Amino acid sequence: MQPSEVKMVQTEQSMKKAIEHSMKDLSILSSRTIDKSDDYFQIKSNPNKGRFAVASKILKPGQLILKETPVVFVADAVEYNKRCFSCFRCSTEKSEQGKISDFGPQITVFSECLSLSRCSKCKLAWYCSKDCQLRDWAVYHKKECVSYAKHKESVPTSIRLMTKILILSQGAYPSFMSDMISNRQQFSLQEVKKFGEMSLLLHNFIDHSQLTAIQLIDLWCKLQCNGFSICDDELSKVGVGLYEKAACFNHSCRPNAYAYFNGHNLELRALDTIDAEQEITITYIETFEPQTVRKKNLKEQYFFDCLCDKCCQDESKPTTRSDYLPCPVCMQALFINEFNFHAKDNGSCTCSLEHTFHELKLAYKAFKSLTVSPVKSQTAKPIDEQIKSLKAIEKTFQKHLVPTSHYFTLQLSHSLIGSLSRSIFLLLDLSNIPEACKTYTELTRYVKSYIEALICAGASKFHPFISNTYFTQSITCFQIWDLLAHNHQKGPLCELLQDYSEKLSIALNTSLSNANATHGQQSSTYIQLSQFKMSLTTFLAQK
Ligand SMILES: C[S@@+](CC[C@H](N)C(=O)[O-])C[C@H]1O[C@@H](n2cnc3c(N)ncnc32)[C@H](O)[C@@H]1O
Repeated sequence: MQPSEVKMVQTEQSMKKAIEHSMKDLSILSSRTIDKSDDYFQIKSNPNKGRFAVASKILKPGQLILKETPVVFVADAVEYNKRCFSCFRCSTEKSEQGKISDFGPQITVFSECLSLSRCSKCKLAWYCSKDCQLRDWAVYHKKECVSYAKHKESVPTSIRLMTKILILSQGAYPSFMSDMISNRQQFSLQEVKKFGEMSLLLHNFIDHSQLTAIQLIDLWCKLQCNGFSICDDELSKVGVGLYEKAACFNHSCRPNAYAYFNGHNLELRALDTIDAEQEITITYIETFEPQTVRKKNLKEQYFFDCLCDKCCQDESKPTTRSDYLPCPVCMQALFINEFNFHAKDNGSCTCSLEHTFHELKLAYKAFKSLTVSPVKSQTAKPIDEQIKSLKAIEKTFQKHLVPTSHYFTLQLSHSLIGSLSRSIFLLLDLSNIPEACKTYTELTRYVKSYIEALICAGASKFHPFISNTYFTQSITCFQIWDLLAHNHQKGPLCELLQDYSEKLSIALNTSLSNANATHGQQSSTYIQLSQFKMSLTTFLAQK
């Protein structure tokens, strides 16, 4: 359904309400939703690592330590028309209708998806309700709408975030950022220059004449070191936010707490038993990466050398083979993954594979640009053209896929399975049964190796403590299984799924108990896993 546009014309009464909201927002800033925090941790500081959080008492795994609403947040540009600018709810989110509790964990039943309406003036801000729109207008949007209308999607996320910060602080230095670490001296001259340019650009959005150039640079530095990427349930980045309390938690590559997002709210839970006075740590980066990569990432963005247990241990250990993608020709380890895929240095092996990697990159890009929906085609292209391009991409992938548990390869396999399934549906639409059967055989082959690789990669023991990557892999694995189980009730693929469902059942039980600790039973992640479990139980019972 095409969302309708909403005019900014308001009645006197609604305007009054909005202004009341606005005043309330500004005055209660220091008492936003920061639940329970002081009960569970205290902020201390030392010269080596600045402020840090320590447990006020013994914390058990799964304990909710902090629940915080961001002081400011913005959605990423690709999310503009998917999320409410005011409350951050997503258009695919469904409203809760009721709960069935006869199957172990509670299952939530949802009704219709949220429909968003956009600001008729800038056509960039979207809202889930009139209330949200009025509220946002009163606090922020009336001060940014004109510049949004002028610059459209080209406004960088950081400029939009800084605009909101300065709107909130009424142009003065924001008090909620005064205690945040800036690491100003560590930024290179080039980066400082870039911040200067951003300040110039910012001027098109908000008057920052009350601040000196140095104060502005200090704020940009603070944003880089303290801002959080807001992620959705599948850990894809959907926005950025600034959280006053969460910004006090330091990093460890073996953290004892886990931060995740419920909409734009940050929630932090204990992963382990944390003793009173022990530091509470979270991870800033992907812990699945080898130590060299972790070290580099932490130094470049956060300017410190990590001295956590894992880093001290890793230093003396060779990096495990699963961190590497073997070269498809000489089978030598080659470091390549999605995170440094665009970097020039993709590792090295004895045979020169530049050409292969070039092809692989192209194929990967092509896959990314396709909305791989195995059930229905969403593109307007004629079916046979879609099949042709899918086949071309599949061919490139099949040539290069090596069975390994590496994240990157798993991603490719995942895409390949999506693409093969989609081809099957398209071929069936064309009544090309022989070709559909051939593709089906291919699909079976890849599903087998994919599920095996996933199980070996850690689907059975996923835990954000180990890695966010394993976490997403596991969810993806269950999603694929679920999708295939629904669409292949008979035939060889069904038998294959049956073979694996027992292994998956073990993996799911582990995942559920882990998600119980990391996210809690009310989280959508836990609910999604419970739904998979129900699906798997039903599937096994029917066979
Ligand atoms: C989000 S802030 C965390 C709180 C910060 N310590 C403070 O004083 O406000 C991130 C910054 O804290 C410091 N930091 C975080 N983890 C650290 C660690 N394990 N060792 C040393 N410094 C750390 C780095 O300067 C990093 O850029």
